[in-house]
Amino acid sequence: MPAVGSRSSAADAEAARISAAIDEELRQERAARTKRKPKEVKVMLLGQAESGKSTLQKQFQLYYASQSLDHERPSWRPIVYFNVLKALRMILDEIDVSYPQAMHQPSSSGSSSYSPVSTANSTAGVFSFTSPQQSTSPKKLKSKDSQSPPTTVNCPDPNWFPELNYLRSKILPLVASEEALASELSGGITLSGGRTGVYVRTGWQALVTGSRAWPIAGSGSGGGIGSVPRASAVTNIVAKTLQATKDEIYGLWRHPGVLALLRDGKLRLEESASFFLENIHRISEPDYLPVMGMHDLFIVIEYHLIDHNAGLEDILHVRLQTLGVTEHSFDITIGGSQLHWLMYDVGGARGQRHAWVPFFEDARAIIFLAPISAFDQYLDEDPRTNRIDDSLQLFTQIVSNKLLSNAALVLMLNKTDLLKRKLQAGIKVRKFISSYGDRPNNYEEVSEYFRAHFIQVQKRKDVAGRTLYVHFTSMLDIKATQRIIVNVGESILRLHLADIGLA
Ligand SMILES: Nc1nc2c(ncn2[C@@H]2O[C@H](COP(=O)(O)OP(=O)(O)OP(=O)(O)O)[C@@H](O)[C@H]2O)c(=O)[nH]1
Ligand SMILES: [Mg+2]
Repeated sequence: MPAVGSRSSAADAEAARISAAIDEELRQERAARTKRKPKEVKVMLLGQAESGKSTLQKQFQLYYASQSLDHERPSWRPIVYFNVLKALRMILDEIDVSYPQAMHQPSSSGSSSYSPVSTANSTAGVFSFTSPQQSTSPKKLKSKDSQSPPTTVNCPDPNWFPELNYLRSKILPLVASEEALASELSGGITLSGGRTGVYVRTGWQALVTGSRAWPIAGSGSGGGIGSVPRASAVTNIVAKTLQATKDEIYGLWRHPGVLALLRDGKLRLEESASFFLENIHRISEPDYLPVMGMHDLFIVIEYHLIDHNAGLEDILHVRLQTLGVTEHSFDITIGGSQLHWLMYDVGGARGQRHAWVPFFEDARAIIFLAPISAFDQYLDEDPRTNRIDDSLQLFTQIVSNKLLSNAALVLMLNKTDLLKRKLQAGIKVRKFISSYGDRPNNYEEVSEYFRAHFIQVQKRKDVAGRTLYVHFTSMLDIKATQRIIVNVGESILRLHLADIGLA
């Protein structure tokens, strides 16, 4: 049928024209990208969940783009609240389980004196790793290992129950807002099978401070904020409830019954929980804004860091799980050349790792973070796997990955502060890693032992025989981390400039 045939050839011609136009557009885009490319330095932050990737990203942002971090401060406020609510919920949940008696008591006004008491988590476990089952049924540390008070969870003081019941009834309404806050912060995203939590994607700051209900006070502890962003109604309600219950929150956190749960390892809070609860009076101020700054250490309850100073780095302590891959960029000038630094911060949990691969080919450098304090911890996503074992396996996969063979390798053995505190608290590495044997249980020996294992993995498995740059880090120490960032950043940039023939 000729009529159809001519319509068809006209349509074909039109399709060919559109196709050619798209091809041309793609060609131009590719050409533009290739032209831009020498100026781009792509760096990936890799490592297991909670290894400190996002914390390192914040440190880079603090160094290269501190103004942007300053502008983001209001958006961190509900996240800090969320960290507080999550910790409180975990405490109340554990009280329900461990002190059921507290539920059946008339509540008292809880007038206990909350003195700092040492706590310790003791788990038995195993570079030959022992069974994690042992770690989920914690045992008390021997008395020489712990400065614990005489009362333990096994023989709770009956006076605790009316106090705990009172504190619980006061704090429950606040904890009830956790889900609403979580849902708002994560834009309604929930991961099936995951813990209750908040996940961050690129652009989350806009989600949190979008044009919503009321302005955050821009004065007082805030200062230095360019615009006054808005917070949500949920954030507002949580702020007011926090203000009204701050004394009870502090009372619960320092209650001897709660400290006993921590010491006995029944209650395992996230690492930053103690920091936020200890600072609850400052955080619940009406004009509170999260801050970045220096701090002095004040108290250590076992290996939980407690900090009383008022100008503190809340943003660095926040725990906010990364979902997928988030991109951060800074412009950096080095040796007269202006470079565009693109940093990819990834979600480190096992379910998130598949999302890393598409970014591998272009990566100029990998910064791999391994938290060496985690020798006595297991993965949330697989409670049978020791965290150091997972880090080593993951590092093996990264150094042997052919797609990454052109990337420079930087290894950060992180959380050395926490490692020191755990060792000082008497937690024995050989209980969890049997191959540690009878080596001395001090920081110098333990950190060197882990460093040697990671270096050995790289020597054996590296596809490209690269130089491995290794640093011991404590990401919460701004001064020390900033020095390392300059060092690492400049090394990566110089390698890049040398590669593209500009150095
Ligand atoms: N004590 C201590 N805490 C740290 C250190 N580095 C990070 N943290 C804390 O560890 C927690 C987890 O850090 P993140 O940076 O969120 O971990 P991540 O690797 O980005 O985790 P995912 O996004 O889940 O992959 C946060 O509460 C940080 O404040 C460190 O060197 N020492
Ligand atoms: Mg992260």
